[in-house]
Amino acid sequence: MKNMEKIVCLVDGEHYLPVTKSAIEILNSLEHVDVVATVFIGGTEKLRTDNPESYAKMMGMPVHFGPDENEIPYDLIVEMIKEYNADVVMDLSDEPVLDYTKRFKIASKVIREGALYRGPDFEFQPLTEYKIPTKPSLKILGTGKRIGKTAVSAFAARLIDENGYEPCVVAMGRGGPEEPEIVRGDELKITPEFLMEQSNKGVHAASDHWEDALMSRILTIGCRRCGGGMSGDVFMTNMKKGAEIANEVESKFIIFEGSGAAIPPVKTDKHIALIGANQPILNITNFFGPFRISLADLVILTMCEEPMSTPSKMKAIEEFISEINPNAKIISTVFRPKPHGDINGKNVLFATTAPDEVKDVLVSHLEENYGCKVVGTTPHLSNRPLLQKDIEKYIDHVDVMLTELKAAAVDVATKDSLEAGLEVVYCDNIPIAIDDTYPDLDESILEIVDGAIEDFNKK
Ligand SMILES: Nc1ncnc2c1ncn2[C@@H]1O[C@H](COP(=O)(O)OP(=O)(O)OP(=O)(O)O)[C@@H](O)[C@H]1O
Ligand SMILES: O=C(O)[C@@H](COP(=O)(O)O)OP(=O)(O)O
Repeated sequence: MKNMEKIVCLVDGEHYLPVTKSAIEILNSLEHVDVVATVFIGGTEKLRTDNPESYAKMMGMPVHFGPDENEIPYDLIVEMIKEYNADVVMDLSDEPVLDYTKRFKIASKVIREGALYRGPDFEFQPLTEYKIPTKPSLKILGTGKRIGKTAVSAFAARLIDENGYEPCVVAMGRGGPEEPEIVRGDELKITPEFLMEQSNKGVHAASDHWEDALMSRILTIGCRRCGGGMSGDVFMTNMKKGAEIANEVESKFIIFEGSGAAIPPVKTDKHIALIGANQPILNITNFFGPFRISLADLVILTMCEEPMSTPSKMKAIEEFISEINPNAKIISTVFRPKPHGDINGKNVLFATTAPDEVKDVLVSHLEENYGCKVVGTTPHLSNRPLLQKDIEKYIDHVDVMLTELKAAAVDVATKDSLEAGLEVVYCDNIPIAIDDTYPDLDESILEIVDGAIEDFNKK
């Protein structure tokens, strides 16, 4: 049996009113449907009256008009969802009133309200958000892969831990474990040999929860997910179970970490959204980029340097974020590598997933700050054959393999290096604000944590 659906229909003046009316009658004739109102969203070609009262009379139901008939009344659609407690917004409009961009904008707003946005050949659903946490929590979500969610999550976890909040992390990934896995980053000594043992068991020992546990030294729960929808839902994940475990472990705060552009399907008190300034601007300003931005209490813009981005692109993104979500703080950042081990005076092969174009910046940073000599680099951590070629090229000339804990870092980089008698040191990526005109990153993250605790205690 289907659940009863309260539907608000979007109608326009490009359709002859009796045609729209008969479509609504067909919809209403379904037993599980109750069309509660219509919102007029524009178009004049076949419109015989724009008087709300006579239009409503002809239609035989409430019709709502926005303030300007030439603009899509996005805010009114949101108001009507709230007023009628609608489950569905049914789009009975079309070109030229709506185009793809406008429809994605409507979709973002509708699903943000927890309603479905449906049209003749599409349906966008609100995010799945299981109400599981019995502790204050936040989630870290992003607009794509490798834009820094794990780096920021590990940074935030460390900071939150150092400030006495006793956090744990629940991370999901496409290489995560079959059953949620607790990694006691606070107790375990996560050495290259230990990770090799994990990898030899056939698990993805560079999965995000290992990276989080190693970099932040706190308890981490690793989960898996498969598939990622357009607005961030996943096809399958065991993160729900991971969240239940997080309720039980010794911690007082939970950080849920997204994977790629997929969003943890768990209701949390606050959200930190990561956006890569290197991403195509269209993916940020269009489709479900604005939806993700609208969820944020804090936005961290990453990769804010050339050649990944340009000052004008960064400015345009910042302005767009402020427009979509004026309440969210924005901090524009870059990443810099930080070895988790002493590499002073050593000859190093640096393996990373960062693009080759930033190689010189990263190498100078390592040499200037950690006293090493970077003899070779490889940007091919995600491509096993190319990585192996690069390792072969440098292996006889270096003392240390310095690698991010990602992709083939364990099963190739660590394995080959240990076999060749090299020391293996793992490398973190630290977010740094691009200048001091931005709010302080540490303070802003702690503010979000305090806000999450406050919201949780109000429930
Ligand atoms: N200065 C830099 N410029 C560009 N990229 C950088 C720089 N420093 C580090 N990186 C890259 O940024 C990426 C950050 O990856 P991270 O795993 O934190 O992202 P993610 O969003 O968590 O990805 P995933 O979806 O896999 O979980 C890495 O690929 C890293 O090599
Ligand atoms: O499987 C995971 O934990 C992550 C990271 O794996 P790496 O590619 O960094 O090893 O992948 P995701 O599916 O989140 O993109």
